[in-house]
Amino acid sequence: MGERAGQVDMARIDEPYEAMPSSPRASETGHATPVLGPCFFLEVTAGSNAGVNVAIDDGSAPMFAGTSATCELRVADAAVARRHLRFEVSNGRLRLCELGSASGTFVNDVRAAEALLEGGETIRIGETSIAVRHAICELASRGPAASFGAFVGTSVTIRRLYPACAKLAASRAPLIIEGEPGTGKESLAKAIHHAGERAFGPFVVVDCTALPPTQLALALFGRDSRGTEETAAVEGAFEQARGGTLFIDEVGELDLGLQARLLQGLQRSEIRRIGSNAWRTVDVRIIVSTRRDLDTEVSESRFLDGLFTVLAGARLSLPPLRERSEDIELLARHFWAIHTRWRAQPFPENLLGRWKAYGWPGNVRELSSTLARLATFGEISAKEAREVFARRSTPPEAHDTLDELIAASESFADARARIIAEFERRYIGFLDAHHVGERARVSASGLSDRYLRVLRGRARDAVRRSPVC
Ligand SMILES: Nc1ncnc2c1ncn2[C@@H]1O[C@H](COP(=O)(O)OP(=O)(O)OP(=O)(O)O)[C@@H](O)[C@H]1O
Repeated sequence: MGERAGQVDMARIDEPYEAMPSSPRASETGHATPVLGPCFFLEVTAGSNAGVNVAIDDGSAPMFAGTSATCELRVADAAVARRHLRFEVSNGRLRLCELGSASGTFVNDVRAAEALLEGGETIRIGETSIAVRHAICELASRGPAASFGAFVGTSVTIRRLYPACAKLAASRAPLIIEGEPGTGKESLAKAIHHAGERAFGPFVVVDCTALPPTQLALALFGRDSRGTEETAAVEGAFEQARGGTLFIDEVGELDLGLQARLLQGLQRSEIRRIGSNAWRTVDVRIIVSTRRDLDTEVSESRFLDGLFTVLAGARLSLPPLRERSEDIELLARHFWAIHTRWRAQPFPENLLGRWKAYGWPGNVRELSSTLARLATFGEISAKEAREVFARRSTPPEAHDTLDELIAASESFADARARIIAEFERRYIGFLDAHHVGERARVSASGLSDRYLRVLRGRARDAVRRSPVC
């Protein structure tokens, strides 16, 4: 998939989608015959929501209990956290995980942060009691799908997402995709966009960590002409994405002022360009991603509750690659085919064992670049790998670095992301080496201290050892 420049080069717009030949839609790959399996019912038996009940089975996405409107089991209880508990069915048992709350969670009156339940237990959170019942029933989904559009993954956790993705593709509901960097949030957003009726519209990306706050407003909302060439009218991403999807990457980095403006736009389906009082109707589907825990951001007043509620029409969470090693081989073969341009180049089977054991801190992005390097340079020794790829403390000639980064990238967007990441890492290194104290660095760089912290976090993420050999 390529990219074309919009009027605002701060937002990215993808070309119309070309489906991959081996990419069935999840909705096309499910079993026709019902599959029976373990299923759990959770029923509130005491508290102000007594009588409410929900079901969860082995084919369901994880389910949440708490006071937030986005929880499947929602309770009105002052002693319960917004997202208090997470449930999922694993190996025939119901796994419960407390997500952090002062009041705690009690299973059969014993405090528990994590528990594997079999049915028959009573969970207490705050003043609310929940009975757990076990049954055998028809499972929601047991499809053998290996991908959802171009989004590849066959592990149980990923396949569980596909039915929800198919439903989300058919709707206009806003969506939050959560996950560590490189887990595939943008790829999944794109796959959902391409599987729905907006597929023929644009997919526009605004990365909230790639721009200083002042430019983000311009990138999102555009600007009216102020009469000079330098201040010509600019169409923002909201307008560029008309009829399609606007993907806001790292929405948690938006400052509160922009969050309020975004909320207003979403509630009214109208936006105002910077410097204009005229409202313009917008027709976009919004998907946002975040590596931050937005529940925590809301409870610590860094993210607007109202915006969170509007965005969290649905939430999907992508686990890190280290928690779904079943996906590594499939993804590795997928990237190998792409990076070798489908040439009949033998897949490096001998490295699979090492890859499965490796922790992949950079997640799927790191796996993809590892395969790209191997496809370009072949297998190399650890020493060579360090010399070629880990030349990160001594800046090599600029064109060498760019060539390497480009060669290791799958697409223009990927290449640009890598180059920006490398630039940011070096810029932070330079700033830290030449200016003592955060105030001096803020003043020298012209960046806000908040944005500097974002860049520093990204720079830390970028310094990782390559498992190419
Ligand atoms: N499941 C997947 N199937 C195919 N490609 C994937 C998948 N997950 C990630 N990728 C590839 O890995 C790279 C990083 O993915 P992506 O940009 O979607 O991650 P992200 O979570 O949005 O990252 P960030 O948080 O840094 O923005 C891209 O090249 C993408 O094509």
